[in-house]
Amino acid sequence: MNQAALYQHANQVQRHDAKLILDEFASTLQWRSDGEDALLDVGSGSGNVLMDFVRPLLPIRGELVGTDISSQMVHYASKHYQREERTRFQVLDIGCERLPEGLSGRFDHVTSFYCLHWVQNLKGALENIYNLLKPEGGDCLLAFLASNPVYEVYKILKTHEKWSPYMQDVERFISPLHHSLNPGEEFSQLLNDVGFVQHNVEIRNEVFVYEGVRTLKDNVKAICPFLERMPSDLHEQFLDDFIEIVISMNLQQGDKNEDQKFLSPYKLVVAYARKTPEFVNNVLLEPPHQNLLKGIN
Ligand SMILES: C[S@@+](CC[C@H](N)C(=O)[O-])C[C@H]1O[C@@H](n2cnc3c(N)ncnc32)[C@H](O)[C@@H]1O
Ligand SMILES: CC(C)=CCC/C(C)=C/CC/C(C)=C/C(=O)O
Repeated sequence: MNQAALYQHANQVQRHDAKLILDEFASTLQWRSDGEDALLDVGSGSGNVLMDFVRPLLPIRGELVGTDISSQMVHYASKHYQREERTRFQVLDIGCERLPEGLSGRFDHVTSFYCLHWVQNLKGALENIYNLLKPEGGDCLLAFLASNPVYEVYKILKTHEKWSPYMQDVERFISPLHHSLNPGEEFSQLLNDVGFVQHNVEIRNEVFVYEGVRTLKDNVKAICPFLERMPSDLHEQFLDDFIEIVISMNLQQGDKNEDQKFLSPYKLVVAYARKTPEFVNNVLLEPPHQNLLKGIN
């Protein structure tokens, strides 16, 4: 995803969900008593979710690091928010083999909104999130797509002779939980596997209504990884075919020339987890105490 300017202005559903979740979890996050919290956000994109909804929660002396795999997104956010104190943006692939030295074990909180469904190696990403948190403990708030109709549209478009050459690797861009029969259980297990003993995972069934075909097309343009692979004079035809498939899936309401709406029913993973301080792990996770640390009270 590299269309930073387009994404900054076409991310309604992402902003809606992030604001709701942060309002809900603001008091659950374990803020430090000295107000010197360090927070890293994974997959910050163009930055307006981080700056509009996460930043206001951080204490005045807190430090904020926005990260993204896309250098275009990082460049855009760094420029756009260059005047913000104690805030910086840097490139980070959360699925990387080894965290950059300067980030490992540095953060009290890790957040991530609408990013992890782009990461096939979810376990590796969660291991990195665990290791970004300080040894003395911290917490993470993660929200991403388990499933979304956009993935079914992609799979149909890939069968079209015209689009197939640009979409051979379509599975790479489908949420790793899209086909899961129990995404909540699957993700909970991954959190356990990487060391988060205390965690809460919800799968929320949501529906977002796109008002008008242009709104939907702009949202697709902002996130679709295949458009940048094809000549720009094919983009509108791709989007028209996208819309035709959406209509064939009965996800359209209203007439073509009037108040046309498009419904997007999706499953959102909302997960909160706490990293137990290493000294506690060393003591309490050894026999006979190992069952003491289960779940969040
Ligand atoms: C839909 S945007 C979400 C941006 C922002 N968090 C928001 O809620 O608006 C997803 C972002 O995740 C980034 N991303 C995708 N894969 C990533 C990875 N492996 N590591 C870090 N960022 C990644 C993309 O470049 C993109 O900027
Ligand atoms: C009706 C329909 C198919 C709507 C899907 C529209 C859309 C652009 C979904 C985006 C899903 C996604 C991958 C979001 C993101 O990563 O921010």
